[in-house]
Parts: sequence; C-alpha cells; structure tokens
Amino acid sequence: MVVIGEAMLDSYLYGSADRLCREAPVPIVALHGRQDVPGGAANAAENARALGATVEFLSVVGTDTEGDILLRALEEAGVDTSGVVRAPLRETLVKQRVMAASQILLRLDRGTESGVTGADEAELIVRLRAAFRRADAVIVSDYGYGILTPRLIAALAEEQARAPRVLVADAKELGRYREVGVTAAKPNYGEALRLLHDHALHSAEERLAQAAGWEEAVLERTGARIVAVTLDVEGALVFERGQPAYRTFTQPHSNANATGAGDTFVSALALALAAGADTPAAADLASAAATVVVHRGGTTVCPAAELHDFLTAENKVLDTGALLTRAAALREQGRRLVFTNGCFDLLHRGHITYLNQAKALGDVLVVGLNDDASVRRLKGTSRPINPTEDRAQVLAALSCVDLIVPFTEDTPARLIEALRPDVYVKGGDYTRETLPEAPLVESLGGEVRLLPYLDDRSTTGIIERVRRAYPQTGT
Ligand SMILES: Nc1ncnc2c1ncn2[C@@H]1O[C@H](COP(=O)(O)OP(=O)(O)OP(=O)(O)O)[C@@H](O)[C@H]1O
Ligand SMILES: O=P(O)(O)OC[C@@H](O)[C@H]1O[C@@H](O)[C@@H](O)[C@@H](O)[C@@H]1O
Repeated sequence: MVVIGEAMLDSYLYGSADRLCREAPVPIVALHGRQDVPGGAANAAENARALGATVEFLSVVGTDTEGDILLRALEEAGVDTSGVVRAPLRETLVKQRVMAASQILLRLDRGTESGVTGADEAELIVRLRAAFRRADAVIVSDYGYGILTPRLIAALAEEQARAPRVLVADAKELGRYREVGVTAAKPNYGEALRLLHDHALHSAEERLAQAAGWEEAVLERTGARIVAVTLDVEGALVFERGQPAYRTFTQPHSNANATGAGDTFVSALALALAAGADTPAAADLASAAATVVVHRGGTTVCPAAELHDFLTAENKVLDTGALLTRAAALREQGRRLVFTNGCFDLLHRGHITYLNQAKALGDVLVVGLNDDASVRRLKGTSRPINPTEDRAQVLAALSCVDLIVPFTEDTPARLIEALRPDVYVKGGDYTRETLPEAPLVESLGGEVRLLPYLDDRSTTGIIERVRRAYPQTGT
C-alpha cells in the first residue's frame, strides 16, 4: 500500500481546568501531559499498517523537530518513510489540541501556509511513480495544504491509466481527482456539499435523504467507480456505478474527542478492495474499523486483531429467549424493530441489498434464520449448502443486520407472535394478499412491507451456474 498526502503531527496537551482566568473569562488549563501522534495522511498510513498492510508513505515534511517526531512515530509503527521528502524551507503541519479532561478547548495550527518548492514537487513525483508501480493499492489523502499539486495529480492519473491500482481518494476538494480514474472516493458530508454546491441540512433524516439523492452527481463529479459519503454517526452511503446504493451502520458513540475516523475508514476500504472484497463487504469493514477508533477516542488506529474481535464479539446470534429479552430492552429505549426471515444460504448481492433496505425501515433489524432441518423441508435434501452456524456468522458480518435468531419451524409465525415486530419485511414474489404472515403481523399492530428482490440474483441460480461450470462432478 502506498499512502501519499499531507502528513501532520497531532499534538495533544492534556490538563485540567478548574477555574477561570482573572484577565478574561477563559479557562486556565493546568497541563500535566503531552502526546504526539501522526495525523492526516500519516494517520491513514499508520491505520493501513495496523490493519496488516506493508505501507510506503510519501509526503513532504519539514526538517524541524516536529518532522522528526512525526517520522519517528511512523517508523516505530512499522511504516516505511523512506519516500518522505524532507524540505528545509517547509514547516511541518502541526495540529495542537489543548485538552481539559476529554474536552478539546482549543486547536492551534502551524505550518498551514508552508508551500512546496518546485524541487520538492519534482522529487515527490519521481518517488510516487516508483512506489506506484510496486503497490497493490494507493491512498491519496489531500487536506488542501498544497502537497498534492496539479502536476502530481497529473502524474497519478498517468500511472493509473498505465497500470490501474485500487486507488482511493480522500480529499477536501475531490473534484481535483475527476480525471485520475480513482476506484473509490470518500467525501464526508461537508466535502460532498462543497463538491455538489449543495447546502447543509440539519436533522439526520434530512441529511440521509439528501445524500441518497446524490448518487449520479457524486459519481459523475469524482469520476470514481465507488463513492462512500461518510455521515459521521449515521455511518456511510456507498454508491457504485450500476449497483444499488448501500448503507453502512455504526454503533453510535458520542466521543467528542474522536478524530481521524475518516482516515481509518479510507485505509480499511482500500485494503479490503485490494484484497478482493466486493463493495458492500469492503464498506462494512471500513465502517467497523471506523467504529473501533471512534470508541477508542483521540487520533488512533484500529489494529487488525481489534477489528476481528469487534466483528466476532458483537454476538448477534441469539436463541429465542435471549432475543426476546434484548427486544424488550430495545423497545423500552423506543427503538423500532424490523423483522424478516429466510434461509440466506450462499449470501448474494440480492440478499445484501434487501437486508440493507429492510434495516432502513426501522432501528434494529432482526433476521429469523431457517435452521438446517427447516431449510431441508422447504428446499429439498441437497440444501442448505452452508450450515446454520455458518449462515448466521456471514449475516452477522453485515452492519445492517443487528440480531439473528435461528428457528426450526416451517414458518416464522411463532417467532412473530413472540417478537411483535413494528415492521415485517418480506421480499420476492409475495403480495400483501399472498403473504401468509401478513394478517398475523397486522393483528399484532405491526406493518407489512414488501421489497423487490434484485433480478437474476438467487442462491438456486448460483448453484445452477456452479453445476454448469463443473458438470463432471455430477449431482
Ligand atoms: N460518533 C460516531 N459514532 C460511531 N461511528 C462514527 C461516529 N463518527 C464517525 N463514525 C464512523 O466513522 C466514519 C467516518 O466518519 P466521518 O463521516 O466523521 O468522516 P470524516 O469527517 O472524514 O472524519 P475525520 O475528519 O475525523 O477523519 C463514519 O462513516 C462512521 O462509520
Ligand atoms: O485540515 P483540517 O481539517 O483543519 O485538520 C485536520 C484535522 O481536522 C484532523 O483530520 C482528521 O481527519 C485526522 O486526519 C486528524 O489527524 C487531523 O488532525
């Protein structure tokens, strides 16, 4: 992985503030600690390393002490910094935060006016071209401080046209990368507004609806194959040419001191795409990694082991008793429960789109999963291909699925009666009249919603394609 962009040093000054200053009504901070960590593009590089990538970092950094501290921290984290140009005329970017307990009181920025000389630019381009050719994936992290010059972006475009890589752009002004042929672009809400000349809306619902309408425009203005608009606590909306939009969901955390979740998101997204994950899976991994760093606080990374623990410890698979206890607690918090059921054998894109849409109809998506005996009765003895436990774990990896409950009957009627969902969702060919569970759901005060399946996507279709591809293996 090559990460190129604007490195900064995030410097945290920790203290406590118990009284106000006599000269002016401002807090007096008694300092008792300091921590310096790589920020900006350097944070993206450190995140990619922590997730397991071999990382070459390219940037322009001053020859000052802050530059030394920054590069030493990166090297200690295992990032290769030999591609960083040290520029005597440049002041290293520093973002110093004065903290009282976990509250940021003030941020002081330095080095924001430092330019890049023609010689530094030329040297960085030479290093970029060489590194690009060695890389599987490239991240561009452009905060608008002048390192990513038009000439450098043109060189990037040439390299990408010559031998395309998984190239992810995280930039304040994404329009600058339109001709580069990036694989994925990651604007946050503010960056997307700037790109599209749209105006900010206030409630989360309004923002989501607004962002859902951006699909065509963001893909067009960034020239990217995939655009992930990150929406802070609301997760992300992911658009891809020719595919249905996909939303990721986070576990909300009110960590005012969290910063750099976007860098983590980009690193995990780039790595997952480079490793061959499809877009929804890559976006879910990115979202999970970002959630981990938000919960940790400060400018930090998500180590691969922590991502793994986060994904497996979520314990989404429950038996009926445990589900009902959890559902009662969620109801008390005023959460709206959405329920659907199915076999979800050989999970495919149709399933993923459907589950994503189902989640959007409420707060908590519960999936009733037909167990192996019930799948056999419904679909024949050759099914399921994957056993209950595996099917449950695959579903559990989706951020839109909150809880999974295996059930053994032919229909979920008993489960619906016990759970009393606010919304019951079913897909495929049903109508309200032909759906056997509809009267039951409505008699319990719930609402029935039917969602279309994507055409040409089915587990049976996959099995038939495999059969045709390998006829010699018989039935
Ligand atoms: N408060 C939060 N609780 C849970 N998850 C969050 C929260 N804030 C952000 N995230 C996660 O981090 C991802 C990226 O966040 P965000 O939209 O804030 O990016 P960003 O503005 O580029 O971040 P930064 O500038 O801090 O790097 C979100 O899509 C979401 O998955
Ligand atoms: O250039 P502006 O946006 O003013 O400063 C960047 C900061 O807001 C922070 O950005 C985050 O993404 C992180 O990269 C973090 O390290 C960095 O300090």
